[in-house]
Amino acid sequence: MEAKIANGLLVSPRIDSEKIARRIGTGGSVQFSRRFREQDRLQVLVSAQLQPKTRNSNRHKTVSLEVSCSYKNFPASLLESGGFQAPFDEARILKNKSQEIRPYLSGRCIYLVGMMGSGKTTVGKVLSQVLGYSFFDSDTLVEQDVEGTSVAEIFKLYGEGFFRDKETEVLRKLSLMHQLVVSTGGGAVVRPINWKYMQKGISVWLDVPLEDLARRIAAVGTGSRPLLHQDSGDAYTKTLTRLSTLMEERSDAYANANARVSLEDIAAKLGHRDVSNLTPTAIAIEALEQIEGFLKEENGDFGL
Ligand SMILES: Nc1ncnc2c1ncn2[C@@H]1O[C@H](COP(=O)(O)OP(=O)(O)O)[C@@H](O)[C@H]1O
Ligand SMILES: O=C(O)C1=C[C@@H](OP(=O)(O)O)[C@@H](O)[C@H](O)C1
Repeated sequence: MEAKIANGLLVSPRIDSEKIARRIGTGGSVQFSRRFREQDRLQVLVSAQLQPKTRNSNRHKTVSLEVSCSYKNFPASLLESGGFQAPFDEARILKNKSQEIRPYLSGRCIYLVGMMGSGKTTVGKVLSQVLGYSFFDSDTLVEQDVEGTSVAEIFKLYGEGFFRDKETEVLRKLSLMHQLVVSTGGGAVVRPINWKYMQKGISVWLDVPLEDLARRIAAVGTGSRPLLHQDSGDAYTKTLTRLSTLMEERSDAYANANARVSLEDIAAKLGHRDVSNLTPTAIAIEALEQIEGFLKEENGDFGL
């Protein structure tokens, strides 16, 4: 049996129906709880209803089970997040963490770098909101600078070099400002001049497994991402192949960032089987923690 609870976390309680039967006979119900890794946080209650034996069921008893889950006393029904809403506790942790480190940022901008689809825009908006910073997407600024022409059209009409020049110019202008969270284009890291501008702030690499990137991008289509676009074939496989090549070319450049947020590490910390159910809020919390680590290294432990 598999129960889906709070934000996609999966648990698989194994239930010994014989033991249940011995305790409650042929009818009635029993409740028991299993506590998982985070003992005081996650509780799964399983109620079993035994159906009376019928002539055809002399070898197997039918047990109907109801599973209810709670997380820190919040029932799963409240926690089911739907979309990207953060569970209550995540939102609180994010707020506390942002208040803790905000004074030490001294208004420096945060630059999110990472492959296409790594969540720079999604997580960037969460970070900007909680820090009270303004959010900018460098692709959008380039588009505005070319009279609202989309990135895909800019590549088609003027070529990648033209786009990269515009991207550098946008990053130069942003580097003169403060209190911004900037979602950079996935390829911004390849030009050393762009690092000169980003080094005015703090850079954070969102490191997402390529399979997950390919899944996300294939789900929304490659139309807006000219370096991945293909007219035919299996979108997931083609995207994954292309992303793998780009990652080989860029991984050293991403590693220049001041902080790295690994979705695999977050999933391991939270006890998730994979990264696909991590909320942007959970990722934003990890980003702030990694930024905190960077600030501590930079300035010596500042007493947090
Ligand atoms: N944590 C996440 N889990 C699942 N999907 C996500 C997550 N973060 C972003 N996405 C989805 O992935 C796609 C790319 O996200 P986006 O923030 O635009 O990435 P980027 O700005 O790095 O290209 C979007 O469809 C977005 O909804
Ligand atoms: O990786 C890249 O070279 C690119 C990433 C895109 O931005 P996102 O990372 O926001 O998709 C956009 O700048 C352009 O399509 C090129």
